[in-house]
Parts: sequence; structure tokens; C-alpha cells
Amino acid sequence: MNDPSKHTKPKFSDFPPVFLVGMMGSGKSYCCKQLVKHLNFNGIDLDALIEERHHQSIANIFEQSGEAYFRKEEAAVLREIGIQKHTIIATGGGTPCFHQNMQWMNEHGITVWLNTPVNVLVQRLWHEKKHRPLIAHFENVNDLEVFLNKKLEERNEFYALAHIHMNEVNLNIHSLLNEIEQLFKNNFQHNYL
Ligand SMILES: Nc1ncnc2c1ncn2[C@@H]1O[C@H](COP(=O)(O)OP(=O)(O)O)[C@@H](O)[C@H]1O
Ligand SMILES: O=C(O)C1=C[C@@H](OP(=O)(O)O)[C@@H](O)[C@H](O)C1
Ligand SMILES: [Mg+2]
Repeated sequence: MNDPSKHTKPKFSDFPPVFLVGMMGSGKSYCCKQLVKHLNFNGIDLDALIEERHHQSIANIFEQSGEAYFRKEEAAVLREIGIQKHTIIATGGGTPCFHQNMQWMNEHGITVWLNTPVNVLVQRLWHEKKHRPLIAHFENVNDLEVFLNKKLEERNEFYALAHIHMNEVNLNIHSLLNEIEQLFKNNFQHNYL
């Protein structure tokens, strides 16, 4: 017999965790906040949680303990929080590239790549570089752009493994939700009904 529940719109509470990935400045933290505000998801910003746990800014953790230590902490906190349903997780720009994190996220939830063009990243990041230890030292915009292009060359192969690729510059959260819903209906729902 047909099960009518299989044909209804998925309930938000059924959703596996949604991981936002992409380069610094692509809007992961921003979109996470928007989705929480407008669509009643739970939201977690991985960087903010690491800062809370360590009572230290990301910049200080990098400075005092180094990047390798930060990457270990990042992977551990990700695995701790990443199994909550109905939750959007804004990861850090480097998260997918270390400790098999991308594979782990793909196995435990829906991954979304915010694929924002470099010129937009540069505009956004130039005024916010102080808080980001990998780019804080740049003294001119061209150097920042060269660095971002190089990092993207290294990182795009990880980001590209995401289930959903979003290429809009100023992402509309409703189109994002629509993509997530479609993917959920086609691939994930059977695990949750
Ligand atoms: N879709 C968007 N529309 C307008 N501004 C955005 C958008 N996404 C990000 N921004 C702005 O760009 C900057 C960087 O965004 P952020 O969410 O911190 O990036 P990430 O977490 O990916 O590094 C912030 O000032 C944010 O307000
Ligand atoms: O790209 C990176 O390696 C990093 C990105 C940052 O997060 P955002 O992408 O939210 O800026 C933060 O995790 C840290 O500064 C390292
Ligand atoms: Mg962020």
C-alpha cells in the first residue's frame, strides 16, 4: 500500500545536518545566521564554537598553538556537533581539506559548497582580514587576490565533493533551502521516515 507520508513535503525536523563549505568570505557564517533567523533551523558556527571552548579567538589559537593544533581541534569539534539533525553548520574555509573532514561530512549530512567568485571574496575579506590569521598580514589587495586564487586551486577539489554547489554571488536563502529540500527528498528521506 502507498504510504502517504512519502509524498508530503519533508519536515524541517527530519533534516540531517547541513554543512556549509567554501572559501573564507564565501558567506558560510552569514548564510547560517540567515537560515536560523528566517527558517527556524538550529545553527552552529564551527569557528565560534572552537573559540567558545578555548576562551580564545581563532587568531590567538593560530598564534599560540599553530595551525596543526587548530586543525585537530576543528576535526574533533566537527565530529562532536555534526550528528545533530535539523542543524545548519557553518564550517571554516579549511575544514574540508584536513583529517578526512569532507568525507565525514558527506557521510553524515548534506554538504553545500558556496562557490563565490574570487573578486567578491576579495571585496568582502579586505575589510575583515584582521580576524582571519591566514590573510591578516596582507598589505595590498593584489597579494590577497593572488593568495586566494592559489588556495582555491588547492581547495576546490575538496569543495567540489559537496552534494550541492551554489554559484550565486549574493545567495538567496530560499533557493538554498529549495536545493537542500530537493536533495533530501531524492537521496536522504528514506533514512529518516
Ligand atoms: N549572501 C551575502 N550577501 C551579502 N553579504 C554577504 C553574503 N554572504 C556574506 N556576506 C558578507 O561577507 C562577509 C563574509 O561573510 P562570512 O559569512 O563571514 O564568510 P565565511 O564565514 O564564509 O568566511 C560578511 O561581512 C558578510 O556579511
Ligand atoms: O580558510 C581557512 O583556512 C580558515 C577560515 C576561517 O573561517 P571562515 O571561512 O569562516 O573565514 C577560520 O576557520 C580560520 O581562520 C581558517
Ligand atoms: Mg565563517
